[in-house]
Amino acid sequence: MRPGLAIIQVGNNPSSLTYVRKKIALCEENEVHHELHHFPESISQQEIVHQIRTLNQQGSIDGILVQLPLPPHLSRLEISNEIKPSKDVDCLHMANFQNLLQNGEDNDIIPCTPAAVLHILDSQEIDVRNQNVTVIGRSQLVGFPLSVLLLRRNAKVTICHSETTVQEHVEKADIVISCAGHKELVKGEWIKNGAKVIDVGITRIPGTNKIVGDIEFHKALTKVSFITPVPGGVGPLTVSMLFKNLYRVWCRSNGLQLNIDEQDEELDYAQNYQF
Ligand SMILES: Nc1nc(=O)c2c([nH]1)NC[C@@H]1CN(c3ccc(C(=O)N[C@@H](CCC(=O)O)C(=O)O)cc3)C=[N+]21
Repeated sequence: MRPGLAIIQVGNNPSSLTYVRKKIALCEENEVHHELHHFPESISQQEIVHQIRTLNQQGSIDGILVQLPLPPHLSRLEISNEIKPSKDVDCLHMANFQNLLQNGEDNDIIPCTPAAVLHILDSQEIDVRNQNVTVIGRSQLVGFPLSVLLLRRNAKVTICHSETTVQEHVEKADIVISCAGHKELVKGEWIKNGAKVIDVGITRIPGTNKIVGDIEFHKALTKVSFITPVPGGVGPLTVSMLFKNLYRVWCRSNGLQLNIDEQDEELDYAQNYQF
């Protein structure tokens, strides 16, 4: 039995179209069974819930992903909590999220973007212990869970958001992780010499195919000892992590022992990333 992924997409948000296309391309490359349920913006809450309940019951589907953001008339919270927790590859269901807070990295599922950031820290052998780590953004999918996971690694975490100043917290940071999605929010000159920077933000330049990060990349380059670019940094790795999560839930639902080596292999062939 192949792993199966269902993607639910609502409306035609241009970024979502790109990301969903990438996920489907990877499913095809890796012979993962996939279904895209693409609904018009006007779909009702009830219809989405009905679709999720059908997928919850479907044996060929191991993972269910609701592409965010959803249009404002839909309740993300209610929709997330309809996903059967064992099929929730994004860790959106409240029960999974609670477990994540309790279990940290030992949890069954770590949301894809925080997992991508931790993977970068590990692969670069960046130890966050007792380091000043400034996280910009507190979203449920990225900034908030990431901050908790870093705290559990004994970092000194500062979380910035729309109501805080950013500059002073960047200036004192040994590690900056920006997940705001605001073009060049972080000025290169704010960054401490030798700091390490992970840029999670993605902003599309209107009328072009270009995307940029939260960090003033070229100015930051003169200061940092490590930085991830946009494009070609955290983004592609996020998609790899989705496949890692899918592999985990598939193993679990088939009663297979999770083999970490195999899992890493899975990750490598899912996506090769380079900085
Ligand atoms: N339920 C849910 N789960 C998600 O994991 C999720 C989501 N909703 N909503 C949106 C964010 C964003 N996200 C990205 C996926 C791929 C790239 C990616 O491949 N980026 C490429 C280029 C993309 C491009 O060219 O536009 C890069 O940065 O090099 C980026 C970002 C997943 N997200």
